[in-house]
Amino acid sequence: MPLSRTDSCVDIDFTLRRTFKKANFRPLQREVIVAALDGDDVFIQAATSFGKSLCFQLPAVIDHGITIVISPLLSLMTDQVSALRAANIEAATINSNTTYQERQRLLGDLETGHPVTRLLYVTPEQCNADGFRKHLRVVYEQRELARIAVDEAHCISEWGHDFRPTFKELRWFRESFPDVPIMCLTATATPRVRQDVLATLGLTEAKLKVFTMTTFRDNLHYEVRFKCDQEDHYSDFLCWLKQVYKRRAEDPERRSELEHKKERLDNVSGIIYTIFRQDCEDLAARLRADGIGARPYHAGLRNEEKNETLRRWVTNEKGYDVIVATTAFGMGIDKKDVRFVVHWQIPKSFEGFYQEAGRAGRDGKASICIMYYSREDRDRAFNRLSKDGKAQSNLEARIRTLQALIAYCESTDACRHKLISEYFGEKETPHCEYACDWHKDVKNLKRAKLNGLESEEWVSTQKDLGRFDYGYEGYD
Ligand SMILES: Nc1ncnc2c1ncn2[C@@H]1O[C@H](COP(=O)(O)OP(=O)(O)OP(=O)(O)O)[C@@H](O)[C@H]1O
Repeated sequence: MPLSRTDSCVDIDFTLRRTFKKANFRPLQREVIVAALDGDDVFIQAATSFGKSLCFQLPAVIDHGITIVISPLLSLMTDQVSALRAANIEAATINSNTTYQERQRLLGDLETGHPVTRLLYVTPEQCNADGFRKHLRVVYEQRELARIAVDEAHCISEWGHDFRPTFKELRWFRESFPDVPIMCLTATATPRVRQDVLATLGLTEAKLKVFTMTTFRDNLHYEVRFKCDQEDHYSDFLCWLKQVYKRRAEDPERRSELEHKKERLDNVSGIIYTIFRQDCEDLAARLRADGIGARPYHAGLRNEEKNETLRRWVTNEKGYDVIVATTAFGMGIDKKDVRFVVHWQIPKSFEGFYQEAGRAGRDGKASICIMYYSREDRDRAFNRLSKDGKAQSNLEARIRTLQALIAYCESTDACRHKLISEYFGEKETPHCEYACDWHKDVKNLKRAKLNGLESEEWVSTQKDLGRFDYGYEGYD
């Protein structure tokens, strides 16, 4: 039984200002929200930091009933729930960290059939539990199930970089509650992934509105720096960072502006992504020894230590300027002034790269995304893939995305923004204003590649001789 829908656009603007404290909608947010309130299914693909969450949060506040938000990311759920509660919205989460009492309270709320909770964030695993499904049926029968929002919807598709089998089971929602609208959100879906997500969830054209926005972020400057095993690229990075500090200090206008705002000259927030935990520790220690406020962050650290590091980094404390992290870091973190994201080695997928790089410049100000690329790291990435048990279920897709990322790194013939938008199936070429290494100096780019990368022949000889190790343990 569908809910009765509100069609008042006045409500939308009022709620945006009063509850969410935002002055205006960003382009297309209004259209998405109106489609949701009209009861349509919605697929929304938009760049990192576009403001996708508002597209289900605002309808959840206006609509009658409860919105179930499905997300694979615990930190994202916790962050969003805290922000919503701070805005006096009844939001909660049930996940593996929820206490027994809180879980019972929330299930009891559902059992009434008329929950006071407006947004309930859960994992896909939770949605597969019989008990939870039974509670949702009660809510549905009372016509109080307003909407299902599936965040990171690319996880549904075996063609996605982050396929999670439990997401496939979400088809249960359409089968059980055919008239409850579903909203899918992602920043990273190729056309193939999009089709797969829609088909898996059972969303058909009749009631579906698809919003695909460009992946282009004009304030991000993309750059690939070439390296090889023979040389340590640490000094290249350190030199670059020190130059950044120097420029801030030497520009009198900038200096007085920073002093006025009581900002440190060396407070340039950044993230460096590495593959292994040990690399995080070593690199952070090395940077600290060189006077940079760097801290490691990976899944092997105690929760208290991770939370402390995160808190201090978010509040720009001295000594916490640069986070050296594995991919465990950054999901759901909405720090606006991250000025650089560096990939110390090639990551495992194009989408992962785009998403991680996208944590830079969420305030819209110029920020830089640097990828250090070597052919030895490329081969190691393939090797890890072949040994990764989890990757086997969609190995072909994972190989393709890694190949695409390699092509991006090796390319010296096109704008980086163009390469990214093409990967995601966009037809229009983004208007890059010298915001990539190719646009800035193509000759230099070609020269750097020639000088920086080892030849294929050398790499394969070294590989045959077993000269570079293929370490695998200690991810994340
Ligand atoms: N209309 C708006 N006006 C001002 N700020 C907004 C607006 N909509 C969203 N924001 C802010 O933009 C930031 C990013 O929003 P959100 O986290 O929803 O992005 P996202 O699209 O989910 O990005 P990602 O895929 O990177 O997680 C948040 O701080 C949010 O409060």
